[in-house]
Amino acid sequence: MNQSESICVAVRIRPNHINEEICVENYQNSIQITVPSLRSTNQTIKTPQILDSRRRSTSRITNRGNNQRNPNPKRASFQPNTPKPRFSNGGLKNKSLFEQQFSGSTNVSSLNQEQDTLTHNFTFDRVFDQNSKQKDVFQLIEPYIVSAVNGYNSTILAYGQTGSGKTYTMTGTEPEPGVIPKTIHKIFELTKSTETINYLVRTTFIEIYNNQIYDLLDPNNVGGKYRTVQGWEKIKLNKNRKKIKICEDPKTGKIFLVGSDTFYLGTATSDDCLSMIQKGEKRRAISSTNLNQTSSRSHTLLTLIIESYNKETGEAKVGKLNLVDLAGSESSKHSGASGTTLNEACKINSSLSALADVLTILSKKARLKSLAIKNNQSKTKKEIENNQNKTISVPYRNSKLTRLLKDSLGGNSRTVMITTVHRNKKNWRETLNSLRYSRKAKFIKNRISKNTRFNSKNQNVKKANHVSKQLQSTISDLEKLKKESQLDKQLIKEKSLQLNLLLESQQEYKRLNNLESKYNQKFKNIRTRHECEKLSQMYRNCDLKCQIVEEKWKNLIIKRKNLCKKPIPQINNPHSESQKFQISIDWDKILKIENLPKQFLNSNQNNQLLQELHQFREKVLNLTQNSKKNSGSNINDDDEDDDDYADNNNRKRKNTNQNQMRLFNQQNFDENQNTNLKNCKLKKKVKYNNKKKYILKSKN
Ligand SMILES: Nc1ncnc2c1ncn2[C@@H]1O[C@H](COP(=O)(O)OP(=O)(O)OP(=O)(O)O)[C@@H](O)[C@H]1O
Repeated sequence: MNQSESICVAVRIRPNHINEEICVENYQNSIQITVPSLRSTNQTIKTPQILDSRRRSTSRITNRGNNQRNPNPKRASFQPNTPKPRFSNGGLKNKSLFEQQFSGSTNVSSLNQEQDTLTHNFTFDRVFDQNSKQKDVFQLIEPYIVSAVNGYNSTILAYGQTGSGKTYTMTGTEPEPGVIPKTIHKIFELTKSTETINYLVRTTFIEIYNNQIYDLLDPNNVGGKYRTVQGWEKIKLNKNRKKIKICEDPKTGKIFLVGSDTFYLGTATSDDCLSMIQKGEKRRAISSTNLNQTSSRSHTLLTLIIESYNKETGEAKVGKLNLVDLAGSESSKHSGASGTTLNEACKINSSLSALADVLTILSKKARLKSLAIKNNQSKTKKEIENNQNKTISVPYRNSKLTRLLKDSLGGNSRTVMITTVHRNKKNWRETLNSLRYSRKAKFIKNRISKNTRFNSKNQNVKKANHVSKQLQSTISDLEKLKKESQLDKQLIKEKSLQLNLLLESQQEYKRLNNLESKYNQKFKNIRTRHECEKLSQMYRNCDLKCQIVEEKWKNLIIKRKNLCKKPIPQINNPHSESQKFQISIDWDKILKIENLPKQFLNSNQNNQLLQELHQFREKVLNLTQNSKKNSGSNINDDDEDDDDYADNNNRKRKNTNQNQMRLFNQQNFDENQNTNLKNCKLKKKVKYNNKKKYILKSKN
């Protein structure tokens, strides 16, 4: 599946020489360049890269199409005009410079009236300041190397004016190795073949010198030209150098080289590979100019193709990593180039101009696409893309450099562009141009996809092997499981036994619970029975007491009757003094005896006894009712007890009834007796009074 990814643009600022006037400052990922105002200098911004006869300017590039003045419709041509300085700052005019720097805008310009200077601010993905180290740059590109190992195309491109540090960044020095040596080590580290994955790395190293491609890995290809400046050795140019052709696959549109040597790094170490590349670098055309003593006169392209093959899945991945060190743009006025060097500079600048055109068109396309998407939201992205491709064509074919970088710019590649710039004021034009093109590159969007394919021939066999391996592993797993299951079986048996025991014990527990409840019930019944027995005993006692009382009462009544039957003593009898006394005693006795039942009835003790009896009666009644209820829910074992208990209850009930009857009779009897007694008393009182009267009379 295709993914869209913007080109990552980083800027590296070269450390300046002492006494150099500085015009570049950086704030985090923003870079600020202060340039002289065009009004003050009365100059126009010219692109120093363009020194060829056509004098193309990058300030305005239009695709003229069928315009008569430009018969080549594919070529973007220069419209000569005087570039106007941009004073509009997009509504930021009144903002402070600080605010503008951190506004996140990449297109801010302002005019410093006092100093007659213009300040341009640019924001990039990363800005490495003058103190940055090689490892900092490598950190940024490391993920791109990893993706190349994983089957993606990646490109690391160093771009900038001459002497700004492109070669230093890409190749570096021995104490401070650059991107290339670090990448080689990293790739060797990542592509160590394992049991399942095999890696194969191959490399090509070419240079584009004077718009011709040469192989730098060919030992017979002696192309390096060392001028005799400051005692440098001069090596003769091999005029019969083997030229490499660029071809394009008409079907896929892919670019490939014909005639270049490809080196397979099968058993080679990373050091072997590096020494080979270093030898190739020595064959590169280098010259000395006023701006750089070791000025590269050619663009170099080191390609590392990493193939990986997974034995298990049959998946084959091919990742391509391009490490591009471009020759720097230069103004002949500053570089002092002449003769061959000037010719080289012309060729370098023309190829860089073609690259600039490609960048401009691609960024324009990207902007138009985003605009079209905004305006035609109903249309799909693909439709808009197709429409654009029909109208705007990218001028890749204008130079060999752009043809080689077709994939890296707007194609299938993850690309990092490292723009190197000077800080000094002397080079402000070149720096400004480099930053402007880099900003354009930021808009370009590449479509990235993984280069994978499956080996169709061996795929099935490999898959079968893979499946059989998987099956074997599952068999072994199953055997393990079997063993484990046997162990589990035993465990299950033991556990089932334990479970059974538990169930049994549970049942037993239930049974015991039931029994306990039964016994509790029984125990309750027994308690009530004991209480009943106690009560019955008390009743019996009460009965006895009552009987005694009754007996006493009867006796008393009999005594009283007997006494009442006695004849009244004769008062006239002379021997009767003593008898009188006796009679009076007897009368007292009679009265006492007569008062006894009354006392008995009035005594508190007897009242209490009667009350207690009454309470007992109620209690017994309640208990007998409860026991009846309980005995109704009792199980068969208690039947006999219940029968006894019922008998007892009946008996008690009888007793209570008897007692009640007795009490009732007694009350009636008492009432009768009371009335009788009262009558008797009255009679006796009358008799006694009569006797007293008689005695008193007789005394008198
Ligand atoms: N970041 C840096 N730190 C230290 N030295 C640097 C740095 N960048 C560049 N230099 C030095 O500046 C000089 C020029 O650098 P270099 O040759 O890399 O420039 P260039 O951009 O490749 O130039 P050209 O396009 O002409 O080849 C070298 O001597 C290099 O050591």
